[in-house]
Amino acid sequence: LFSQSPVDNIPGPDSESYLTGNMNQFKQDRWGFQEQHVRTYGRLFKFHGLFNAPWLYTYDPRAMHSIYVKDQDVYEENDVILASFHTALGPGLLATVEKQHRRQRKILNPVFSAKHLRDVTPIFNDIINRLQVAISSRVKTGPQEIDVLGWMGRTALELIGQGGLGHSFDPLTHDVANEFAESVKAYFPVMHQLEVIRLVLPKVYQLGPAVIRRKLLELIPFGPVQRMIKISDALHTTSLEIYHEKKAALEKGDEAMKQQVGEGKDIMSVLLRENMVASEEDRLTDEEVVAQVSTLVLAAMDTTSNALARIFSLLSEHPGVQEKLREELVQARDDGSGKLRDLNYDEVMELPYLDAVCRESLRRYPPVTHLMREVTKDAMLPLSEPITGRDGQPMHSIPVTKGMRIFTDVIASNCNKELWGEDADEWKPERWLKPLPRALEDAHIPGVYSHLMTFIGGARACIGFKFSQLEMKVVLASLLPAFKFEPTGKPIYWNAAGVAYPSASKGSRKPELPLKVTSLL
Ligand code: HEM
Repeated sequence: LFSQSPVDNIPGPDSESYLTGNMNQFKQDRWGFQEQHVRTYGRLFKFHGLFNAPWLYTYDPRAMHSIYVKDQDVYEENDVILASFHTALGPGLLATVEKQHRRQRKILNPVFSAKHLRDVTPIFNDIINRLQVAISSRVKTGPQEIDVLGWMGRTALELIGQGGLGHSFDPLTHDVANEFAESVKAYFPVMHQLEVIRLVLPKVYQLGPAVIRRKLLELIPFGPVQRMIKISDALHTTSLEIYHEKKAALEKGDEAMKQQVGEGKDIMSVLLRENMVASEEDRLTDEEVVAQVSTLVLAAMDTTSNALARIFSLLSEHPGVQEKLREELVQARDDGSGKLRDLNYDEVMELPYLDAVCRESLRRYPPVTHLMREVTKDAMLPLSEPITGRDGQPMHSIPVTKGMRIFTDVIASNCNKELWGEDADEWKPERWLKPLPRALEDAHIPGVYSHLMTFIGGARACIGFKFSQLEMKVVLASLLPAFKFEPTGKPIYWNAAGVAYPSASKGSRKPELPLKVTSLL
């Protein structure tokens, strides 16, 4: 086969349409797309986007290292996504790039360290103990079907609320209407409905000050745009309230801080304190701090709640693993008199089987299954090993051109049989209790966590990856000794979306995970 350009020489499926390339399958059948093409083409291939634009798909370790770590300035977050986050949330971590983003990470990274997570652990224990009481009251008269995802959503909001922001959104013990929580939940689905209209956002940004941009958006007679304005207003109002509340307490001193939810140990209070003593050039503006409030909640909620739902679903399908984990937890929490006590940060983080179950679930079923970056300037993308071009010759590196999109497949990397072994597709917590394969160690996967791409790596890696593990472990440590989780017999379907979520059937868009829950206490 004769190729006209080096980009044409990259192997991959033929286009299915002049207008939409291979987009239809990519959007409507993400799992099928992945299986079919990864199996056929392997570590890197090209497919066709809108108007047949060449897009790349990869899980090659060296290519990923170049994209996320070494040449991060060449592979940036797409400007439509950045502009969407900026419009709705303000200039927080999800909306900024380059110098501004680096400055924000410099002050925020230490705030998420183990030192602060130690302080947050008792807050987490209190919340989950309330959750346990709430579930207990529903199953005390016998086993019940419970929507575990619904509870994990409420819990994740409260954990990031109290642990992240020093603010309680949901007592968990009874139902309360909460506009902020509703807005957070609606954010991604409504953003999805704005898919086409969003394309003009980066242009809207060039149209002058925020007031004018806002007026322009208000004039658009399209339901989802108006809903997004409402959502964004609700997020902003609460973020501002939380910010002022924390700042006022901080200015009044230690006693006032102690009266706050979380006693000033939450991430936001620590950030405000650090920001006050930071040098002028490092300091975040008020607008930047306020933007982090909604940014953190949005980034923390769906990811953690769906990750937890997946773990409960897996434990219900593997009763042996559930029992073994329960034994480890009951033993660790035994206070000597047969009662269960809370574990501190180091105790809960060091339990080997709990750690293995969490790692294995995040490996095999990463909540964020794909990531996308856009090429900012023409470059060569290096590979771990050459692939064969359409002309039959080896390609040692891949030419990328400005504007090209590159998708990273997190599952294909986390389940790469060449690195993890033939059983890579199986969910086996035990694999973490013995040394990992040599090939994996040698591959240098650029992930911040355990050779996994689940939280990616580099300057835009998930800032909350330790926070989220603590959340998961505390939830499991509290709930498993108290309840048994079993399948209901009804099917559960996991939908591919920004964050994969369970529903009762393939067609249903309603996120839910019904499980049969039995009290053990
Ligand atoms: C299992 C749970 C989680 C998963 C799988 C996850 C995954 C990710 C991934 C893949 C990214 C990169 C997105 C991109 O660049 O396109 C990311 C970014 C981010 N995550 Fe997480 N996350 C989780 C929990 C959390 C939690 C609990 C928090 C906050 C406490 C958090 C805060 C953030 C923030 C702020 C970013 C943006 C970082 C930046 O651009 O500098 N995440 N997360």
